[in-house]
Amino acid sequence: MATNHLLSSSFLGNGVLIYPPTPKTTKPSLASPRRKQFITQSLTPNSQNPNFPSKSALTALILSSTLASQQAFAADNISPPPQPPQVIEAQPNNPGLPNSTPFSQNLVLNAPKPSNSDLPEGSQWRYSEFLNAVKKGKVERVRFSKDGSVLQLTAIDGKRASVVVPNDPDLIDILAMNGVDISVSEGEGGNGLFSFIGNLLFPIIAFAGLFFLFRRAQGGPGGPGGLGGPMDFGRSKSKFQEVPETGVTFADVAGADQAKLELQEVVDFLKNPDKYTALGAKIPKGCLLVGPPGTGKTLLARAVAGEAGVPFFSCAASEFVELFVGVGASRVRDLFEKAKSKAPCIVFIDEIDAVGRQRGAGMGGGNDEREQTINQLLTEMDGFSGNSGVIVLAATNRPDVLDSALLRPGRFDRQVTVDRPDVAGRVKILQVHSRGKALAKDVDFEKIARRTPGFTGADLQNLMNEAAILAARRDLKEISKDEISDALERIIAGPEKKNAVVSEEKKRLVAYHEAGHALVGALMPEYDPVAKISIIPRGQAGGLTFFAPSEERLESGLYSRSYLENQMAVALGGRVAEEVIFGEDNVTTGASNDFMQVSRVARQMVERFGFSKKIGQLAVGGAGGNPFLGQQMSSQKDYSMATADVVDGEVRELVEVAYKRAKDIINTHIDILHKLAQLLIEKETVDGEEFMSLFIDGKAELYVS
Ligand SMILES: Nc1ncnc2c1ncn2[C@@H]1O[C@H](COP(=O)(O)OP(=O)(O)OP(=O)(O)O)[C@@H](O)[C@H]1O
Ligand SMILES: [Zn+2]
Repeated sequence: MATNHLLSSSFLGNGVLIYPPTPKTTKPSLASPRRKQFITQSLTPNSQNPNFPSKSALTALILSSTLASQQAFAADNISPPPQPPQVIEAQPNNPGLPNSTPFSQNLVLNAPKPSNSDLPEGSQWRYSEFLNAVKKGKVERVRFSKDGSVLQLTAIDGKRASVVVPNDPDLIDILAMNGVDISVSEGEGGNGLFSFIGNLLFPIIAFAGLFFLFRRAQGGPGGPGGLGGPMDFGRSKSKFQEVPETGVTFADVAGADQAKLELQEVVDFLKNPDKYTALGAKIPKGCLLVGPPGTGKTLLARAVAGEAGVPFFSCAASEFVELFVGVGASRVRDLFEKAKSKAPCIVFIDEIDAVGRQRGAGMGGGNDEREQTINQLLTEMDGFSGNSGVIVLAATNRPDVLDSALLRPGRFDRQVTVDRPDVAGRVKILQVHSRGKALAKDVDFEKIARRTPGFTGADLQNLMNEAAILAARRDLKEISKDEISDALERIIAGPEKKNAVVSEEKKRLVAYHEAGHALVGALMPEYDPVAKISIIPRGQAGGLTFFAPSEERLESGLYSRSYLENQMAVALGGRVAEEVIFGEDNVTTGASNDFMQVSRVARQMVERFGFSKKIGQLAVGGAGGNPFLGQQMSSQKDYSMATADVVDGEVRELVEVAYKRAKDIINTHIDILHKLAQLLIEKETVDGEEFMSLFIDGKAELYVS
């Protein structure tokens, strides 16, 4: 009976919790990616491989991305969460498309935008063609090579090309006149470049400056944000946007209640500055919005302006910094000049870390241009008298790298954290982004929210959009739960390869393998519920089993010893099922990735989490580095050979115990394994509920709640 094992494991697990290493500066919740659907998957092997077992020559089964476990241990990993794929691929089995043209839709979707026919063809333009295009206003940006001999251009239709540049003293002039954005390829030295551009440029900067003043004095449309003619420097040089009324309110920002509460104060001040100044209260000047990309920082800033009914000036800090020393500072000056004339108002600076990094930290003594820009920003903020009515909101996801001068009182002395939404927040965001979309009655936001831990507002918006696209492709009038579900899986695991040819034999193998993972998972106490099992190949995987980790587990980031033991057994379930059904001689190499996961977990338990009695509460070996970023576990061992032997022994033991538990469960509930595998072969996907109903029909006891 499996019961003994199950009981003993939860006994062992009592009170044992893992504390992930605390990240030095950033909050773990901000730093660690939370896209933690736990997926087990099977890999399609290279069938050319002669070493492949012939019996099941087409199959390799791999549990390749136990993301949940990876993240659990990798709280100090600050790499950004994977971006949901943006590319829309053809669904080859779109009922609306004839089978014979499976790729036609792909071609249409990926076809380049219609190009500007009067631009030269090809990726190499002649200099004269290039000048022509510039003069017609068709070139948006150019980037010079370091020595200035070649440039890469981006045309307004997004087309790119390169141009060999002769020694033309008028070039920069012409570019500047036509509002082309100029930059220079990054690289160390840059001396050659600098003298090149420097020589050409100095007179022009002076000219541009004068020109500006002239336009200002005339009150012409060339001012920042205005739309001028081809001679309009303001438009290209002062890269900020001015929106008189954003029309966004806090109601448009779903969730983020704490952030809204804190920002309400800013709104109040903008509405009634006198109330505050009469009491001698210090008015906030700057407020930093801190949070991962896509969590709605920009949206919140717009909402503050909208709520207060004041104009909104915005720019990305990276746009301040250009090639020429002094340009950034003058852009900052421009921005604030304009803002002050429209006060009260909000100035929003996105990605402030682009200019606001600790100064003097760059190579070769820092970056003059950035320093000047940031100094100018500080000067502007210091220069506000208490009630000038300009409030600066800045966004960053790296508060830790910011120059401390920015954070001093009277500058960005307030921080508002904008974190990834929790379940309730996600439900609200889904509601916001389904406005104006036709939804079927079966769509349950609560359920979707449960399946999307770690998703930001932007991710959820993308999800709803992908679902709408799927519904359109399927010629539906409404988006149903199936489209949302498919869009979600597509975002997490890549698109399904529904038309991949899979032999019956392979299908059977994958079905039993995945059923093994699912069955062991379902019968482990305290393990995540199975959300879905699929044997449709997807990405690299031949099949997938999705588990839905609980919100609490994701929030706390704490994993108990028994959870990890269960996880190892679940990962081994695939191979065990193969073994039990097809015999030990016929198991495939497909579980190799499952094994990698298992050994990682086991090794971590022994080396880092103090879960081994023989090693004790020590961290041994490989303490540094992140084993989940592709590096091998513990590159440097800082312990003796004797300890290494003990570690290896302990690791092996953990794995053996997990293997036995998996085998016990599968042997005891083999009837369910058969049923599930049968169902998978028939339907290819089985959802959690349907899977659970197998238990009710059968005699198996269910140990999960
Ligand atoms: N809480 C939310 N409610 C509704 N929509 C949201 C929310 N958070 C994000 N979004 C959606 O995601 C989109 C992107 O958000 P936004 O640009 O404000 O994020 P951000 O935090 O500023 O990201 P970045 O740092 O990448 O600029 C918004 O246009 C909005 O539609
Ligand atoms: Zn597997």
